[in-house]
Amino acid sequence: MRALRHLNKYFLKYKYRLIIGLVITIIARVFATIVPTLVGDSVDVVEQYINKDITDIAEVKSGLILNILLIAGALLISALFTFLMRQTFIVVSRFIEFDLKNEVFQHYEKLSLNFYKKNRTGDLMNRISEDVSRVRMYVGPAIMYSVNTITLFVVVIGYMISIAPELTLYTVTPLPILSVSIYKLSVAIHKRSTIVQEFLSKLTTFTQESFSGISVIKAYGLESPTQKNFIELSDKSKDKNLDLAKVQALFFPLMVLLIGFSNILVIYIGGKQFIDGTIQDLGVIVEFIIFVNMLTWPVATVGWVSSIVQQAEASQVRINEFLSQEPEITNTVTQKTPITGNINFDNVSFTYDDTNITALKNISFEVKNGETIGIIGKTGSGKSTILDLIGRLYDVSSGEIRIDGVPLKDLNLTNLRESIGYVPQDAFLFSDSIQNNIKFGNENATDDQVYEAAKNAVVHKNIIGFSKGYDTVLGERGITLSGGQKQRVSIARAILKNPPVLLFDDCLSAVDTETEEEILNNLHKISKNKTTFIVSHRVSTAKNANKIIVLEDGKIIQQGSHNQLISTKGYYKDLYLKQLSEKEI
Ligand SMILES: Nc1ncnc2c1ncn2[C@@H]1O[C@H](COP(=O)(O)OP(=O)(O)OP(=O)(O)O)[C@@H](O)[C@H]1O
Repeated sequence: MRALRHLNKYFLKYKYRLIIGLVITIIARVFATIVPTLVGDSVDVVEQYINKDITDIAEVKSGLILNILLIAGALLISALFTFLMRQTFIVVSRFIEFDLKNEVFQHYEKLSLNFYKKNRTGDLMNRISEDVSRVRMYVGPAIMYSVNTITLFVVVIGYMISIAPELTLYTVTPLPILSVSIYKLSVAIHKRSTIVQEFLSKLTTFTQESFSGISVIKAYGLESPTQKNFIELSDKSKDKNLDLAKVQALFFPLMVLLIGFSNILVIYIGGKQFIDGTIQDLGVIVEFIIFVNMLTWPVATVGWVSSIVQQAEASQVRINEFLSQEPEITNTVTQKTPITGNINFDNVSFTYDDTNITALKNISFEVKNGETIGIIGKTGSGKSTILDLIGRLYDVSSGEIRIDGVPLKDLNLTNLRESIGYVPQDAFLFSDSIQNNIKFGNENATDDQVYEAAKNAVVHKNIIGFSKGYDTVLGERGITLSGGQKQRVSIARAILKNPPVLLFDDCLSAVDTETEEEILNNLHKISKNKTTFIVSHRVSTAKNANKIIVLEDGKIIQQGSHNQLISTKGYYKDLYLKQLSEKEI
């Protein structure tokens, strides 16, 4: 139960609702327990008439009618309060579920990229959905049924003992057996349903991948083998479902059997006690039969609740495991630190924790505000890593990066990231309209500003060519943009943000050279007072930069302007000549 202590803060937050729930439950149960007593009374009245203790039939009738009215009233009140009981406890559990999901999501967002590399997306999603749902079962139904059971036990057993102590003992003896059996059954059901869930998610992943990669499947004519794999997987899934159905099918028969056994005990022992005179009224036996049936479900829930608590505990352990992880990159500066954009790399080296690859080795360079720097180099030479370090997606292993003379760690992290417009290598667009995708970095932008940014990214004409224009929805629900269109929408997003620092990570690779030229000219105009980084494999993209650095294996092997570099022997000149001849061909 230690892990579940994490939820105490939420119980405290909703304490008033929970206390009200408690009172409501007690009222609901007290009214429910009046009913058997009234039924017992009614039987006694009839018994007295049969035994000629009462001779006036009108008296019997009025007694019975009064009892019927009281029973109806008690049932109505009990039903109303049972409804309110669910409304309080279950509603609180939904609130806590909502709060916990938010807490986990917010924490995920704070965690560094390394965390996302170490953990699978499926696992992250499971903890925020499945695990939180299991925890909700503890804060909602488990607590509600426990309060219900305890109240009912105290009221009912107390009353039963007061009228027939020996009969009570015999009646309740089978109940713990019911409780333990239901517990064992719940554990077995849980085990099997976990396996069913696993197979279900395997099946979902397989189906999702097959549909995402349907063009590859069709192109390679792999429909039949894919179908065979699907049938195998769904066959296994069906077997696991049947296993589960078998144990689930035992639940109600087991309950009915044990209730039946308790009823027989009441009739047998109660009957004997009535014959030998220990019990005076037949009504007591009737009352006890109703009480036993009333107690059955709460007793069964003891077993069920224990297994819910166990599952919630296991889930909360998994949730706490992530919640206890500290973000590697944190904001330690509270005051605002606006940025102009003079960036200085001073002997920076960086090694990725997970792969142990040293991506950057003793990198030093400087870019002033208003300047553009081009970064050229072979694949894997460390170009993207430089951009990631500027946005503090990772912290340097040694050396220092300074912006406006201030070390990155001494800058307010929010201000730093607000000051950067980043266009990644693989443009990522959300399943939303093109308009909203562009506005992602600047939600308050006007339509005209959005169009202006799209024009500068040379994608406006493409967008208005779609029948729904800027309202065109992208992704699974909508159209798929070409690689070059995606890159340009992503560039428009960064331009609209209008930050002092722009980072373009090889984001013109899917754009033809003419359009590239046009975009670069536009960028040149809008980045007059910005610091711009342009990473590329193409000389044409970087050639107009004020300064170009050439990376190889994490080291700067050349730097200078385009003109300086093409007049010096080396990688850049070779690349330039090669790409020039390709263009001529
Ligand atoms: N997230 C990461 N985790 C671990 N290693 C990484 C990660 N990203 C890059 N690397 C490694 O660091 C090195 C530099 O990668 P980087 O992405 O900076 O190169 P690049 O020059 O941008 O390459 P490309 O032109 O192909 O994009 C590579 O060897 C790469 O395998």
